[in-house]
Amino acid sequence: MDNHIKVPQGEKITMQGDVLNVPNNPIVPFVEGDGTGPDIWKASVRVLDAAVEKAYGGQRKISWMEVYAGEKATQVYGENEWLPQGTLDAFDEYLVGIKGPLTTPVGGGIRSINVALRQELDLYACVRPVQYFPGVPSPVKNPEQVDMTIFRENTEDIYAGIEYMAGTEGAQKMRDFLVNEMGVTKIRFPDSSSFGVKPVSREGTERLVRAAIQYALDNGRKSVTLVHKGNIMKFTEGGFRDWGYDLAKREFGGVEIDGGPWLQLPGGIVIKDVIADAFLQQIILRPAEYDVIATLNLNGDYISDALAAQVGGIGIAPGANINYVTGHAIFEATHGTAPKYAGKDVINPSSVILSGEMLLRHLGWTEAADLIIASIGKTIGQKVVTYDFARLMDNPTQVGTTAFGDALIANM
Ligand SMILES: NC(=O)C1=CN([C@@H]2O[C@H](COP(=O)(O)OP(=O)(O)OC[C@H]3O[C@@H](n4cnc5c(N)ncnc54)[C@H](OP(=O)(O)O)[C@@H]3O)[C@@H](O)[C@H]2O)C=CC1
Ligand SMILES: O=C(O)CCC(=O)C(=O)O
Ligand SMILES: [Mg+2]
Repeated sequence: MDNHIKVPQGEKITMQGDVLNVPNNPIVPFVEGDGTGPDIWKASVRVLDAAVEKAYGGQRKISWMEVYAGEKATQVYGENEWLPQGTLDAFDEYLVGIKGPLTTPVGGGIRSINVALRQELDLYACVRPVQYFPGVPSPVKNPEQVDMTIFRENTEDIYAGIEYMAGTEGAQKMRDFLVNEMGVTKIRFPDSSSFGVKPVSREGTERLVRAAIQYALDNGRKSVTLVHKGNIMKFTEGGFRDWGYDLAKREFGGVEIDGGPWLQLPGGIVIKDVIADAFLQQIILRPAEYDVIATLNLNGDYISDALAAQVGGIGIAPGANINYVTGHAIFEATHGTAPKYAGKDVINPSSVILSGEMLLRHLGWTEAADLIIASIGKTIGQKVVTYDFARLMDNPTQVGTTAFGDALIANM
């Protein structure tokens, strides 16, 4: 940590064995985020604090500690300081944190700070529950049938960032290695190709699939579906499928149904798999058949936004990045910075509020978390919504970010 970070009164959350030890006034680091991040955080923190106050009457309170990443870090720490070591140290030391979205340029420029945080802290499971709140406008006929939790592998795949731009020395070396040493003949335009590497490991797959199955067991879910493109990428995405099934047999007692490959665990949970493109049409046509989803990093990114759209969009799509072994967790919305709405106090804060709800539940503060869920349901039921829902509803009361937060607090 460093002297840019002001540590508030409070205590650290710690991990004892595999159990989180949560004091009544835990210090929780937060990153406000770029673009609409500050608008959203301002509303969200009030809602989270109000829920805790209402649930525990002052016995419990989060001590929020601001840490910096993205554009604000460059203002506080200086040019090119996008992800200061002090921020990484704070998330490491205080275990559980929350962040707003951070900008990543397309093409050149810095690599994703969001991805870097996940990799640096080894937050291997990106957990994104997708649930429907009655009254939310949806493009599908039966959005209430969508009730899935995505477990997206968060540290491997093409997100490792190993890629070489066409024409550079790196790309030429890759080309020469592949053509001359590996005997590859199928690169269509070798001299003008960029190259990327997609590492997918058995260990990385196993810890992600283990977390997904454990979640299914702990939450009384019906199935875990491994989503992959293993027909084409046989050893990476196909490996993910095979290693996932192996783990389900070895560690969870899965037995083959009708000769496999689908498995049934003692207690009834079904482990199945589906190829990613087919999955993307089936979640629209037959969403009720899918429950917990375990998938690779890039598939999980696409699936997160696609599934969010079915229940109202990424304005209401929370998430968490978790390492279940060390206890480290950073909660964050599925959406990005939505920069065109920055500073306008119009954006929907629900994704970050529901990410905070997940954080509270993770701490074991279920009463406060339940208040938030009930209040979002009630407020949407009253048709008090931000622009993203209002434009698809009949006779809504459209409110801004701050006023939506006020309505949530009033409805607790
Ligand atoms: N984890 C992270 O921090 C992430 C960061 N990013 C980064 O964010 C930046 C912008 O990315 P972009 O592709 O535009 O994606 P965004 O998710 O930022 O926004 C795309 C569109 O989604 C809708 N949307 C997003 N957030 C909300 C919200 N809270 N309430 C209502 N609607 C919302 C808006 O739709 P409409 O225009 O219809 O109103 C918006 O224009 C990029 O730099 C990207 O790298 C992206 C994803 C995740
Ligand atoms: O880091 C980014 O800019 C994008 C991340 C993203 O899309 C996601 O986490 O879903
Ligand atoms: Mg994404």
